[in-house]
Amino acid sequence: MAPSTFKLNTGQDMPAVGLGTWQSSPGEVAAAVTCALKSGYKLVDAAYCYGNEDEVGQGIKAAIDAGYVTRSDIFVVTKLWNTYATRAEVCLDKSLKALGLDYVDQYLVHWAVGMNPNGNDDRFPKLPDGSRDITWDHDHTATWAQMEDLLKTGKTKSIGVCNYSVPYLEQLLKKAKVVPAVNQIENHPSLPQQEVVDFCKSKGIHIVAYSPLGSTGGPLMKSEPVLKVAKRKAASPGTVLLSYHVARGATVLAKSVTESRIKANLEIIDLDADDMKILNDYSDSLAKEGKLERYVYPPFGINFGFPDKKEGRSMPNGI
Ligand SMILES: NC(=O)C1=CN([C@@H]2O[C@H](COP(=O)(O)OP(=O)(O)OC[C@H]3O[C@@H](n4cnc5c(N)ncnc54)[C@H](OP(=O)(O)O)[C@@H]3O)[C@@H](O)[C@H]2O)C=CC1
Ligand SMILES: O=C[C@H](O)[C@@H](O)[C@@H](O)[C@H](O)C(=O)O
Repeated sequence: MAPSTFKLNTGQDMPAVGLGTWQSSPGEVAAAVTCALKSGYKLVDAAYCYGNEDEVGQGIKAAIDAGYVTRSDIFVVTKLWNTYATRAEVCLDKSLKALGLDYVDQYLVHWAVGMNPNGNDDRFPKLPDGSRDITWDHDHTATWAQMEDLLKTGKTKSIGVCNYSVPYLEQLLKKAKVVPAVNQIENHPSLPQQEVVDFCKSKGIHIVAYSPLGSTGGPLMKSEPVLKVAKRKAASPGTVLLSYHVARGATVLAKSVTESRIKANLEIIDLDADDMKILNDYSDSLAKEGKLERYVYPPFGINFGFPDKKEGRSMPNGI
């Protein structure tokens, strides 16, 4: 049977499935979070940059007040945003205040980039030409040292990263005192990122897969091989796409603000070797044809070291 949790290098049990909250609108997200926790979700993924942590917190509070869950039952994740890359505790404090919590279960570096802390916007400062106001001499390993210090405050139970490629992870691990608990990355059959997945496994870093349905509108639910596996299993394409990660030993985050979908996304089935072969063959053919699909790649203009995205400016780290 598919596992419902995975053990992290911190000893924590991280749920196999979580609710995403990116692009979940104010007015919808609190109800979505409460519905998820009522339905059996134990993991909620938030971020400072999503601008909706206050409503996420209201949704959590409503679920606790209603007796659906207790605080210690659930695993709350949020993320350090780039404009706070040199002020990690300031950002965490803001998130905790918005969420109405005194600790999170996991705090992640959202992207390995710094953005101008004194620019023209708190989250997305821009230059006059419209490009992002990046701190080009930022050292992402210095941010990690700040993350390590946060563990001593008790405000987060574990720390990790998002969107880290193998070369970035290698740099971080050279200096790290604490190995990240997770690397949260875009992951699905159209972007298996096997090199990062394998590297993380070898270092004891758990993979958390985001945009499993292909992000906005869930385009991967129409993909031919996914439909084929869905038919074999008499399951929905969404269930196949989410179960793929659990079969790979990863946690998966799916976003929805629709009650029926929130509930449906909790269903994880066992995919067998033949099912996985159909999906893996598909990934291999996309890789061969240069047709891998990365749905989330914000316009930072930076080369983050992913083999499918070599364009962009190098940071001082030389990648
Ligand atoms: N660390 C990072 O940089 C990133 C982290 N993430 C995290 O991962 C989460 C998930 O990724 P995300 O990019 O949001 O995309 P998903 O792949 O989860 O897709 C979300 C989309 O699919 C729709 N949907 C969800 N479930 C179903 C279903 N069962 N049937 C049909 N449609 C469905 C949603 O619609 P609707 O809501 O209208 O129901 C929404 O349009 C994010 O919300 C965020 O928490 C995501 C991207 C980057
Ligand atoms: O977590 C989700 C994504 O990473 C999201 O935070 C970014 O894409 C952000 O909107 C941006 O434009 O940089």
